[in-house]
Amino acid sequence: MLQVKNLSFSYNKTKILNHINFSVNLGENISIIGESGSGKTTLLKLLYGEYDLDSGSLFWGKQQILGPKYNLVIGYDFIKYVAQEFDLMPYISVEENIGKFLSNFFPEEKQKRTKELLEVVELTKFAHVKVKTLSGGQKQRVALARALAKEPEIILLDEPFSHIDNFKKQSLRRRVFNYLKDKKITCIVATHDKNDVLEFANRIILLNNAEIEANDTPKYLFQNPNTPLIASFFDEFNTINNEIVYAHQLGIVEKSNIQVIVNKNYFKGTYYLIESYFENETIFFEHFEELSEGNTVYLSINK
Ligand SMILES: Nc1ncnc2c1ncn2[C@@H]1O[C@H](COP(=O)(O)OP(=O)(O)OP(=O)(O)O)[C@@H](O)[C@H]1O
Repeated sequence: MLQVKNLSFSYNKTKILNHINFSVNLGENISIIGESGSGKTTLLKLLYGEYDLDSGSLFWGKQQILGPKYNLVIGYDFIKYVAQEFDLMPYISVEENIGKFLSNFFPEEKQKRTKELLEVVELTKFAHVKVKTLSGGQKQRVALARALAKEPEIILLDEPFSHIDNFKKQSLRRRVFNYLKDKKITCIVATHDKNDVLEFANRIILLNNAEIEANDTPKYLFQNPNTPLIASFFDEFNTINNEIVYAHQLGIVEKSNIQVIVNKNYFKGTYYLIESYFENETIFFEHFEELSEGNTVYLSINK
């Protein structure tokens, strides 16, 4: 189990994380979310042992995770960190980058493992290509495979699919997260993308103002968005009479006390997102077809 106890950290004098407490069970997938600058990357780096804490402690089981003040070499064998900058070796091939930290004493084992990882990140075709010629998304996949090569106990992923195109993202995400789950590798993911979270995370930790604003399952937080920040992570939402209402929770009815004027239609594939005016506010709702601008319609809340 990973235990984060009363962790506080500042860069210079600016407090980034203040009295953070949470724990992660073996094999769990945890999403760290929060606005840009809320401290997600900093938290991952602290978990990796890259910086010294101002106060508090970090434990993986009985092993304390300590920063550079206590360790000559940063990091531990059981934990891998895939940063937003990938830090690969550009002049050797994809296969060589992945196999770099695998023992040459067992060449067959090494070859098998490299092949398996190339499949996980869908890069088999690129095995012999030099990394410097790869695109950003391909490099990101090499970095992922390399971090998994020696099968860590915990993997820390910073925006792991941010450079991957939409054509590949879904299948790659499924492959990687299912692989981690099968191998019972504990996984902590800093992300802005709800698709990394909804289907895969056991829990979400939301950082705001240096503290944890929420720590619960994706399903619970999606269904009970107590703050605008939580709601905005999942979907388009409105605040109606101090209540958070997702756009998909509003439907057109014959008559109600929510009378709106249609302003704009946004095509979303399976539905239209309609922007409308309600008194002095903007209200978004979903509808199966386009509505004429300037029309008056009535909405009801279906929760
Ligand atoms: N090395 C550093 N020295 C000083 N301040 C830093 C350093 N790294 C980050 N910060 C600051 O700490 C805060 C948190 O940064 P961090 O990168 O952890 O946020 P984040 O939530 O990961 O953001 P993003 O979603 O944009 O990646 C930011 O205000 C940032 O400017």
